This record gives sequence, C-alpha cells and structure tokens, in this order.
Amino acid sequence: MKIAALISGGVDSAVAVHRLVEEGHDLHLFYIRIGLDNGEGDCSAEEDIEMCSFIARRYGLPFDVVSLHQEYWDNVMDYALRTVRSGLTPNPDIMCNKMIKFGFFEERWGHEFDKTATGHYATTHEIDGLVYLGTGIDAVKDQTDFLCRISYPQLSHLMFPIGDLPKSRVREIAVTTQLPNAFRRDSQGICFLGKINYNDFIRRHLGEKPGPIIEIETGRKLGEHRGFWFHTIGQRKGLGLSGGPWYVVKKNVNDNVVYVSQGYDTEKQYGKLIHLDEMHWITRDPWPDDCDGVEIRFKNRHSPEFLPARLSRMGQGEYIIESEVPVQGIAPGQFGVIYDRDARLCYGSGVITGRNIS
Ligand SMILES: Nc1ncnc2c1ncn2[C@@H]1O[C@H](COP(=O)(O)OP(=O)(O)OP(=O)(O)O)[C@@H](O)[C@H]1O
Repeated sequence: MKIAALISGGVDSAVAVHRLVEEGHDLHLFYIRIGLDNGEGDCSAEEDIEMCSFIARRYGLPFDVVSLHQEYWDNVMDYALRTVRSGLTPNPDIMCNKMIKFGFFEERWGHEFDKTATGHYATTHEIDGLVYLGTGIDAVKDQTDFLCRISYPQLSHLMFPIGDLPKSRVREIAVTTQLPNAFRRDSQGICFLGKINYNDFIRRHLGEKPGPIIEIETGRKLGEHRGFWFHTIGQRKGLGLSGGPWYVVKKNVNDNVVYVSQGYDTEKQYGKLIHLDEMHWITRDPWPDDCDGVEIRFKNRHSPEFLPARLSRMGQGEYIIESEVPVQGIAPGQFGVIYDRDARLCYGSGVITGRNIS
C-alpha cells in the first residue's frame, strides 16, 4: 500500500514507520512545519526535522518537510484567540488535527496516497461496512480525544500503526531496533500550547485587562486578575491568592470578574451535568431514534479516565451528559468526548456550553 506517514521526530511515529516498513508498505514521510509568527513556538522544529531525516535515511524512504504555517495561523490560532476572548477554553490540538494534519495536509499531499499514517494511540474498527474510531489499547496513552472532531472521510483515510501496542512495547521496539529517539521525551503535540508559554502568548495577542477576583459564596473581593482570559474554569494555579486552594468556578466576561471558591470538595467545583452543543458524530449517530439516558463513557479533558455516564438528546445537536461521578473543572469551550459503554469506540464529541460563563 502507498502510505503517507506523518512523523514528528518523536518515538511513536518513528515506531509506526518501522512497523509499516516491516509490513512491506511503500512509504513517504512528511514533517509538517507550523511555526508561529515572529518566532513564537516551533523552537524545537530543527531538532525534530533532523531526527526525521535520520529515520528517513535509516529506512531509505523519501522525506519532505511541508509548511502549513499560514494555514495554522489563519485557522487554529484564529479559533484559539476567538475562543479565549469570549471567555471559553479552546482546544487547539483538536482543531489542529481536524484542520491542519488531516485537513490541509490531506487536501494537498495525503490524498495522493492510499492511506495516511500517524503515531497516535488510537485504532480503527470496521463494523457493518463502516469504519469507526477506536481507543488505543494503552488506555493511559489513548489519544482519541484529540481526534474527536475529525470527519468520516478523514477517518477512512487514516491508519494508526501503533494503536494496538502499549507505550512500553513501543519504547522496547525503539530500543531493540536502535532508533535514536528511543529515549526522547514525549512531545506535547504539534500545537503551540506545549511549545510556548501560554500566558505570554495570550498576553501578546490579547493584552491585559485587570479586574476583580471574587469569592463566589460571599461576594468578597480577594484580589485582582490581569484579564479573565488567563483563567479557565477549574483552574487552581496562577491565581496568586493566599489561604487556598482556590479554584476558578465562574467568569463574567462582560463585567470582567473571575469567581473563585475554596477547598477541595466544595460543591461548586464539581458538576455531574455537562451540557453540549454542536454534537459531531464521526461515523454516524449511534442513537438516531432514541437517545434518552443511554449508557456511555466520556472524557471532558485529556485524561486516562473514561468516566461512566448517561447521555440524552435535548435538541438539534444539543445533548446532556449525566456523569455518575462528580467532575471537576467543566470548562466551557472544551469538548465532551463520547465513547461506547466499554470505552472501545469513540463516537464523536460536543462542545461544552458556557453555563458558568456570562
Ligand atoms: N510536526 C509534525 N509533522 C507531521 N506529523 C506530526 C507532527 N507532529 C505530530 N505529528 C503526528 O501526529 C502524531 C501525534 O502527535 P503527538 O505529538 O500528539 O503525539 P506523540 O504520541 O508524542 O507522537 P510522537 O512520539 O510521534 O511525537 C505523531 O505520532 C505524528 O504521526
């Protein structure tokens, strides 16, 4: 099979390449340069590219570095800044996968190949003639939450050669085949969040706008923040308040107020109900006729846990997740990712709506 392999210089995509070569496929390696304006981020790109070139030489494979810098800026960064400015919490990694890695890349280069392969911890399953996104066998490393907004055509063209391996086995393969990146630390994703200081980035683009931090139960002013956009619902760090722990529980974007609450188990920090809209099903709506309290698992952030819950449809694209366990830090703008009750298939996701943002 003719395969475009997306490689990052990290161990996962290198082992993905190794496995595909072993299976006898015809591979072409690609590194996507995203970079950011005036030198922000992308500082490790040259080192990553060097590593990719080494892998290409080692296996005698063609390798291209392609740039999607402008596309990244116009789409992912624009989305992230718009979301932050409106008081919500963006997820650039999810958008980067949908729009850049599997969007523009596919349109320009990927479509010329039978498949595009990545080193994501995910799987695909064919059921009744349709392809479904499945979780990685290593539940801790599972990355399906980053893939929860991709389209069906995108999924159908993808393969994840290491999704059926635990991370420990991936490292073992890298060591026994003497890949130079066997002991390289895990990358934080293609997107800017892992590579630059998030607060500096936001400050550079949105500036500062001081306002009060108020204790939600008492209305007492506890301090000042430098802009509501530096704070996310559920956040504990960076508030600069004494006598904590304090958590951000609500934001008033119009009045520029950040509300906090104290302690680990105050009710205010936890919720069992998560409201979603803009529901996106990757393959098909699994409950087209009746979606009233169906058993699911879900994630509301990148974490190893698939939480048990029930899902109900409220309206067109609108759903509500009723979690069995209290969930901390339900941040509007983030995604509620929906899995089957065995956490084997990732069906899609909805955007968490802003009930604690006004
Ligand atoms: N700059 C890039 N260019 C091309 N593909 C990339 C790039 N960054 C990531 N990828 C692809 O996306 C996959 C997931 O990337 P991510 O950085 O989130 O995860 P990872 O598990 O640390 O992978 P890796 O160890 O390969 O870096 C990678 O395995 C690779 O296939």
